[in-house]
Amino acid sequence: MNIFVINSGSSSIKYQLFRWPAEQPVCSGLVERIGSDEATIRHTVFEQESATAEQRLVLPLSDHEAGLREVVRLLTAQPGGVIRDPAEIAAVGHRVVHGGEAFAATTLITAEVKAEIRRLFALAPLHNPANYLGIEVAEQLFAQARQVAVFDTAFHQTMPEYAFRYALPTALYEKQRIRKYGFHGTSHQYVAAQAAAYLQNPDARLITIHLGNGCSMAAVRGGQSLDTSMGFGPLSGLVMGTRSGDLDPSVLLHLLGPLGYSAEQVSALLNKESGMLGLAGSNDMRDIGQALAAGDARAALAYDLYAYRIRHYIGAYTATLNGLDAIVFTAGVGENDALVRAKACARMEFFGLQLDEEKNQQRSPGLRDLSGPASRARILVIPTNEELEIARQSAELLTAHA
Ligand SMILES: Nc1ncnc2c1ncn2[C@@H]1O[C@H](COP(=O)(O)OP(=O)(O)O)[C@@H](O)[C@H]1O
Ligand SMILES: CC(=O)OP(=O)(O)O
Ligand SMILES: [Mg+2]
Repeated sequence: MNIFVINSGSSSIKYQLFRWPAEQPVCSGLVERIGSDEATIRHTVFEQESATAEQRLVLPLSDHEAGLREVVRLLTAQPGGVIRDPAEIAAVGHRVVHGGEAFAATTLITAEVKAEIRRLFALAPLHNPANYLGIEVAEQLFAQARQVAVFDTAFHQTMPEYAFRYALPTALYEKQRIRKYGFHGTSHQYVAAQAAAYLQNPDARLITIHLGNGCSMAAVRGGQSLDTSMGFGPLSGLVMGTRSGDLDPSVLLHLLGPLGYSAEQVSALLNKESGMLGLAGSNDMRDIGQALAAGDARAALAYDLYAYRIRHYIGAYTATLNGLDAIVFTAGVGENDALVRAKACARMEFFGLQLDEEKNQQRSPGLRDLSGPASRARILVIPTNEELEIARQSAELLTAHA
């Protein structure tokens, strides 16, 4: 059977097609700059897991529907297509960022599920509307397929109440559901399972560190999330590409009051203009690495601040876990940026971490163990694969409902 995975974002769509049960990736792609006359599609077809053919298209795409229609055209093109008919797709797995408290697990998409995802727009205004749009379009384009939602928040529903509640009046939780939810759950779950298997310890005490555009950390034990650094929305915790991470709420009050910012301006500031972009002028870690190498003081501060925040949460979550068996770096920055890893692990002997700098500099695919001889806890790099995890959870659900 074929499982198609869609990660529909505000201006981009990532997708991947798998053959099941072989878990074989058939093709993947990225549609960017949706809404512009010069949108791009990068479509890669795999043969035996090594990329064989990559196509790049530049074309006008007015909206997500136009983008996904073009993707279906690429999937079914003759010759060169990977399927003949959209009806060959048995299931479409959707990344949905916010599942609130309603969804602690992967779910078949029904009218009620869609209504709940719509209700959650207010809690994840940047993500859920785009995810929803992807579902609506996929329902039309893959009408025969089962549509499945895999929620970023679901994995973190195991957090204890003292970890997920804010010290606000109880009514704000009970009536408005204001609490910590946590995100990137699919990625934390995927790499935590790989780490536990590597350590041959299902009960391993793990800190998973997802450093992509959005960044978050989780404390995981026995495959369950005990705490995570993102909160009510995907803004708190670590410094990110364009998001500030932890911030004293008084700053917001000062912006909204004496400085005269509107709510929209504050939202744009925190979501799009802060983080590494605000500190050092770029949200791409590769640019900041180059600036640092050229002696840029802003880039140096940005790197230190980014790493310091990671160290802060390693300390916090070692306390949460009452010990530490491994930390796991993952996602674009975590998998590729040796300097971030080195700074995050420096002077952490107290926590049992000692990085082997030579191993840290080496590049190879798959799981890497960067621990030095004196490290009591393992330091791992594990490439994340949210799409594969979404496909797995979709397949499991379909089997259960067969
Ligand atoms: N070789 C590299 N060195 C440092 N950073 C990298 C490298 N490759 C990618 N990145 C960073 O990874 C980030 C994107 O990570 P990714 O996990 O793809 O994010 P997302 O899924 O949120 O779009 C970007 O900030 C990019 O700079
Ligand atoms: C929830 C979140 O922050 O997702 P992303 O990193 O894809 O923006
Ligand atoms: Mg990501």
